Amino acid sequence: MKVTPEFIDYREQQLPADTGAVLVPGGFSYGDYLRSGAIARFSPIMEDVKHFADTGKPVIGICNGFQVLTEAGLLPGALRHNMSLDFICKPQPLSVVNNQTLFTDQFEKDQTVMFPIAHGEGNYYCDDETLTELKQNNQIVFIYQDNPNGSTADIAGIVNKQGNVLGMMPHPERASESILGGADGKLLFESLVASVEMAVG
Ligand SMILES: NC(=O)CC[C@H](N)C(=O)O
Repeated sequence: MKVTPEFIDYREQQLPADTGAVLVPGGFSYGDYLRSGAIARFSPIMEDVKHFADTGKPVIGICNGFQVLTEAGLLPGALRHNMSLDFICKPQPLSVVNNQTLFTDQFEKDQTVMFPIAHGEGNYYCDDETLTELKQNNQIVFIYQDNPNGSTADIAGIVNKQGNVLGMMPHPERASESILGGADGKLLFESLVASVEMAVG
C-alpha cells in the first residue's frame, strides 16, 4: 500500500473517508493570540478530528499541533510560555521513554534522538494528579535530556490514555533526512506508516 499525504484545509468539515492518520502540524495559528492553539482548536475540521481520534485512529500533533490538541481536550495538560520567556530554536537531545506506541515502535527504549525545537510556548504543564496518571499509564513518550523550557517532569511528548493520540513539542519532521542534520525523526513516521498499513491490511 502506498501512503499519500493530503493537505486538509482547516475550514473543511470532514476528513476524507479513507484517512488513515491525521497530522496537525507546527507553526503559528492566529498569531498565537490568547494562547498558542486556543483559537485554532475551534477550526471547523477539529470536530471531525475528534471523532477520528475517538475511533482509535492515529492523530499526531507537533509543536503548534500539540498545543491545538491540548486546547481541544484530546490530550491532558497545557503548554505555557518557556520559563526564560524566550523563543528557543535549537537541536535538542531527547530520550524515547516509551517505544511501545504506534508512533515509536521502531525506536529503541531509552534511545537518544536529536530533534530540533522551535517554540515560545513549549513549557508543558499538568497538575500532580495528571502527572501521576501519565506515569501510571506509560503515557510519557519523549523527555528532554536537558530541559530547555521548564516542562513538568521534562516532558517533551505524551500520548493519550488510549495511545492513539501523540503530542510533542520537538519537530521530528525537521530531522527526517541527513541533509537536515539528522534522520532520527524518520523512524517516527516509519513507525506510524507501518501501523497505518497494518490497520488497513
Ligand atoms: N514551531 C511551532 O509550531 C511554534 C509553536 C508556537 N507558535 C510557539 O511558539 O510556541
